[in-house]
Amino acid sequence: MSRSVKRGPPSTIVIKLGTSSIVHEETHQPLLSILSAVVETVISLRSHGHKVVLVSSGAIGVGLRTMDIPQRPKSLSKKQALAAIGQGRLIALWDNLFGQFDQRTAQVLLTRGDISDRTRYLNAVNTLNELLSMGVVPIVNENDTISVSEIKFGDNDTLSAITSSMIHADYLFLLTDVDGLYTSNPRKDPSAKKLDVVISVAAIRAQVSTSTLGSSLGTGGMETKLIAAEIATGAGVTTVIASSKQPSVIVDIIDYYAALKSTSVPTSGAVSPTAPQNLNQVDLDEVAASLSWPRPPHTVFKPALIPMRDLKAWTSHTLYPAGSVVIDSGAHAVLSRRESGGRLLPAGVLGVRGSFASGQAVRILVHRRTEGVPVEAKEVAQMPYSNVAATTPCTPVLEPGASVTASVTSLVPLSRSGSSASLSDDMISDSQTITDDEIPLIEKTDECEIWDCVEVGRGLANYNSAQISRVRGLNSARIAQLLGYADTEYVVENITIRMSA
Ligand SMILES: Nc1ncnc2c1ncn2[C@@H]1O[C@H](COP(=O)(O)OP(=O)(O)O)[C@@H](O)[C@H]1O
Ligand SMILES: N[C@@H](CCC(=O)OP(=O)(O)O)C(=O)O
Repeated sequence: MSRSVKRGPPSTIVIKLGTSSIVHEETHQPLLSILSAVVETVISLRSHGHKVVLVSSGAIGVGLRTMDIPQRPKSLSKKQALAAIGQGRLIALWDNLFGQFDQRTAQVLLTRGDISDRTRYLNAVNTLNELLSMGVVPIVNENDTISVSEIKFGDNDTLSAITSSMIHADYLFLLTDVDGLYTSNPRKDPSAKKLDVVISVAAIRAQVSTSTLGSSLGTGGMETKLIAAEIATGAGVTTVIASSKQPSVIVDIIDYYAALKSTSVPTSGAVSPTAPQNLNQVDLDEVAASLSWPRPPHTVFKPALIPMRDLKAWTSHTLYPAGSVVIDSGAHAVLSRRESGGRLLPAGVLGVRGSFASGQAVRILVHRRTEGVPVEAKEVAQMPYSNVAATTPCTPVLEPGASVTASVTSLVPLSRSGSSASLSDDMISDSQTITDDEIPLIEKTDECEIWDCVEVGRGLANYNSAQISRVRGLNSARIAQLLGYADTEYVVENITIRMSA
């Protein structure tokens, strides 16, 4: 942007660069011009006082080139081996490029399993913050070598969103081979239109198709970017999808929003000290019209006005749930209200699934009637969680002794139709059989009704699975009678309910 710029306050910025921007899709040679331009952009941002974290994919891509293997293998162990081979070279490449500007870097490799433990999570947060205050650029990737589905982020879009939530970043930039979110895949549909501003990911889902993937190297295509945007904006992080072909667009975008924020409070042309800090408070269309600057190409996702508390964000997005608590629709309605405080009383519990200990994370499943609509087609909820979208047919009525198979599709994205046909081999589908004990006891009402259980949120269990099963459906006064103690009247706390579920 070639105008005199009144810069905004220093920000914390997470930049995620996908494989398609790091290595050539066919030759797997490193895209040095992009990498160098990213480094120059990071140096420029640092010189403006910003703190920057880089989330870099590309370990497997670099490994493919090192071993002269033409295609990304299907087997997990081969991919893990290639990541181990490529990661060293990848970090050496980054360190070399940053070294030209005397910029120090640090390698941070994470798995979801690592940060599922609250203490280890806080250690990772402290390390990242310490690195940033030392003026170092942390370069984050998933520790692919040891990641299996239970402890995997699954894709670096999600990892970057969780990283930005961990360090309370102001911005998350998802740099990729397209310059924003389109109504459908612009590689396949020439009539696809770019969206400039997204206020709510849940609200725009019906307007966009993300079911087709991009390059043969990327993981998840646009769907995982939407999930990442939902996680990051929920944590108060302004999220941007922009093209990696011109990384300096990041500087333009940050300056652009600093100008919009300062313009949004009319104070006879001066930057107001009371200019809004959260982009959510700015009517972008109105203010942009009054600003004569050209809009840099990108899609912005506005951050939540009231960000999720750190503990809730951790519970919702970081923890791998050990089991599930099935609730009725009345309890779901109560939990959807802010006044509920995200706490569940036993009266609304229909049953539990899986074995979990007190203190572990659990899925909250709501049990509801689908009125004859096939479950698989209707209810593939697009959860803002990176690794599980669960929909469980419970047809028609659950009784003790019945056997039910819960189909739990791991590693979203799922296409809107629920079909996994277009998904890459990374999106593994597991099946998990629920035993008799785990089936919620539900009154038999109508043989023709079809029931399903849909994940609507996550929380932390205050009692173990057997205990919650014993007190299900009862007044909380019965907890002490039945369990011999009652630390709390709530069976699950810190519940985050997805409002669009
Ligand atoms: N609605 C959409 N808008 C934009 N891109 C889309 C859309 N649906 C699918 N895509 C595809 O997503 C790709 C980007 O995802 P991906 O290949 O995983 O990139 P990365 O490696 O950068 O993470 C684009 O190249 C595009 O083909
Ligand atoms: N951790 C993997 C990248 C996984 C991933 O999400 O890739 P991408 O979709 O290209 O960002 C690697 O370094 O190869």
